[in-house]
Amino acid sequence: MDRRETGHPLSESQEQAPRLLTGTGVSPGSGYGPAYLVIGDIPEPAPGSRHDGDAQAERGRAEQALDDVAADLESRGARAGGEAEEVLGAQAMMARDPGLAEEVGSLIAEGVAAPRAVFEAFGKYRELLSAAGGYLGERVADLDDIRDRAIALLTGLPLPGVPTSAAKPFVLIAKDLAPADTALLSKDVVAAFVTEQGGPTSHTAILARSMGVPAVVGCAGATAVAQGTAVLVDGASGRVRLSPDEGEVAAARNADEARRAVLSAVTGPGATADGHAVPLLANIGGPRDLDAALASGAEGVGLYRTEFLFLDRDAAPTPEEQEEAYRAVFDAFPGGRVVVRTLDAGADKPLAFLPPHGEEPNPALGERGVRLFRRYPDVMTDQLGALARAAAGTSATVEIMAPMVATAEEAAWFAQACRTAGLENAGIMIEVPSAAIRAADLIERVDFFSIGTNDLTQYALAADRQVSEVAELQDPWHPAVLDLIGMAASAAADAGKGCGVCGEAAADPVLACVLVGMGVTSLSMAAPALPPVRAVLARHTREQCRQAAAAARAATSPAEARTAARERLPELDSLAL
Ligand SMILES: C=C(OP(=O)(O)O)C(=O)O
Ligand SMILES: [Mg+2]
Repeated sequence: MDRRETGHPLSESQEQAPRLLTGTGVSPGSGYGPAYLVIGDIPEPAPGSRHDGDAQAERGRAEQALDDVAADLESRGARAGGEAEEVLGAQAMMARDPGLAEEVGSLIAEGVAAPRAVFEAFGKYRELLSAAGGYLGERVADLDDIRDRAIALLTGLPLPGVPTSAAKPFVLIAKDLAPADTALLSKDVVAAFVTEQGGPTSHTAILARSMGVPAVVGCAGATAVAQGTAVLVDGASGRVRLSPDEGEVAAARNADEARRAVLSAVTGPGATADGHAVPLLANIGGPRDLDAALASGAEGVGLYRTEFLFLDRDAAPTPEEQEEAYRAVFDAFPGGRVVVRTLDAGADKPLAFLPPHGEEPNPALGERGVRLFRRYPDVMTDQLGALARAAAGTSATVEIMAPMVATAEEAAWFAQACRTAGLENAGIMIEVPSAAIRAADLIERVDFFSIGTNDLTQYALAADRQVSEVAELQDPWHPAVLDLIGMAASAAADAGKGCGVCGEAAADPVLACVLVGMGVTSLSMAAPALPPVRAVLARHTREQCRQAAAAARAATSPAEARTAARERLPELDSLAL
């Protein structure tokens, strides 16, 4: 919900706030708009809190808050239409319930402060609903949401949840964002993302890049920014400027446009300056990303993250629903290549209906990816079956790959499962160090590799990609990661098979040259990253890429590797990269 829509006051003064915050820029470009802070749980108002004695005024405040909540739910419902309108309408009715208002009123008459009165009155209703169980029991979450919204309005806290519409795009600020929070967002709503946590490979970063929205992560102090403050975000340098003057905003816009113009001047299939083809493919989360992929000249899809179809649901999508989504993607690239990744659930992408066996102290090292896929054979059969049916009627070359493969046995098992389902091209992601080190064993069992540098970096450096405190270690430029990539690419080349990269490393134009220099055969990335990567490859020869790769691997730190590679790629400056 957008508080500007309810006419509620936006912010307290922030004269003491710093004007500049810095974090890690993870999605280039500049974004400008009013801050919209998202917070997680609304804290419980202190037990025993009392109002100042004017019970009538306090009651009026409480009623107004409940009314604002209901009106907002109704107006959002009317904008969304369909099932959402019904659901939000039912929630608005709960907020307008006269019995509830009565309960709040009598608590206030006893001296209880409005936020606490709302909390306690909702508590009684909550118990009744929970005890009723079944459908009514399931409405408890809706009731909690109304309660939290009303308490937020009464206490001046930002509202929970992420708004999905706005009169003017805002800068979304949060501690961190879950994929489900952001799945419905679009560029029309969000001018930029700023999160306090997360590193360059967190899902906020991935999502921002795929939307082409500037983003800064790991930005200390971001959630202390007052709601509604004007914010200018530079998604390349990581600078977040608060209340910038007009000149700063105009300069940022001009620089952004100039950069875009230089980069989009190079078009056509990916290739080095001496004509060595490097197909440039798009990473997508589903059919809704296709327009951006096609507009950026993607030659196909190098990573279709199918788990996005499964997120935020109570059960897996039906085989028919899956088939339709897969077909839409295949049909968008007639004669092209589409690499589909089977469900990558677990760890940072948990699915309620596919839980791991037990409590996991380290979910990134637990049952995720192909490990979880094996535990749920019905889910696997449905997905591979839907893929095979969708692939049967398309001219696209469909390739299927499994995430998180660690052993030759898993690689063989997956290839066999694909063949049984009638899918011919079966590959694996290389994102676990064991798979890279023993790549020669694994490539014998499959048709191709695709390197997931996000997880490969996480596991090589033992640095959880969700933990911002170790974000510095989460750097794919680390020579140890480059060595692992080199091992996988060489093993694939020796076997005469393809080895792409679909992790975020491919989206870094300088690193893209290094990857090509190590023998990587295709690069897949979020659509907005394609023009800069295409431009930089087109200006350098394969030999220059090889030299950049050798220099980077000879370095002893990520910073040295970057500098060494840049020195061998002379055209970077002319591209403003
Ligand atoms: C592409 C990858 O997969 P994801 O980011 O979805 O885990 C990766 O790990 O590099
Ligand atoms: Mg991965």
